[in-house]
Amino acid sequence: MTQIPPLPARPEPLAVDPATTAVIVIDMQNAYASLGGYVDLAGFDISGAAQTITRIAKVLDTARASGIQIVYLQNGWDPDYVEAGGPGSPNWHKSNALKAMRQRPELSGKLLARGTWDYDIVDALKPREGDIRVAKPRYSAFFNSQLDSVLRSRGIRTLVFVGIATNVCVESTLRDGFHLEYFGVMLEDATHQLGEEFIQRASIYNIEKFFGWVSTVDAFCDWVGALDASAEKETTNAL
Ligand SMILES: C/C(=C/NC(N)=O)C(=O)O
Repeated sequence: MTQIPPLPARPEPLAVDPATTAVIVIDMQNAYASLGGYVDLAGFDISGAAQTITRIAKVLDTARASGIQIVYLQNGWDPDYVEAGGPGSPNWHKSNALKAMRQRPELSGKLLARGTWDYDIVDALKPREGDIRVAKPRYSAFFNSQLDSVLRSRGIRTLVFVGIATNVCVESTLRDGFHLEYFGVMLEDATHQLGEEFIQRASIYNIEKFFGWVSTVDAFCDWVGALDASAEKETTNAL
């Protein structure tokens, strides 16, 4: 029987079974990762997004090749923004997308609405057959979404996080996952923050210290590669 080596991570290596693991891709939509998308229009620096996309592509290629489930989250609302909530919702007050549309009426209907370019996943990371897509209407992917049921029904216990933004939807979802008894691992170089660089370090500190584990793209891909190699060796020996 193949012994599964632990995934290299901080603060310590983590026992992970690839059969009960999913890669969780948070909001890799034009809104968050493309020039002309919502966060760019709202004045955030998204120059780091291109590198994040490349690294996520490597993680997804590796995961798909070895049969690890991929779950894409997509943030946004219906075209009439009913799901975004009205003035009675903190989301109406805090969402920079909703604020930008109120301040600049020419953007109205264009940001984070299903069916728009802004809502779409970036071209370089389009979901493939076998990947699962889940819509989310708030920062945490566990709120008012199908995520928990999609994961539980497949026996998923470990969530490997990539995506944007580290300090908003990635961290919110990893924290809620912790409270729902999921083991959360964030690949630090396949995520990107909204705000200054110290924000990324703050999230990494929080996750490493309190809510989960932190690893890297290379460590994850090498770990998957080693698993595949040892499974292959075992099959050859059994012949
Ligand atoms: C600020 C923001 C972050 N979203 C995310 N995907 O982290 C938003 O959706 O407004």
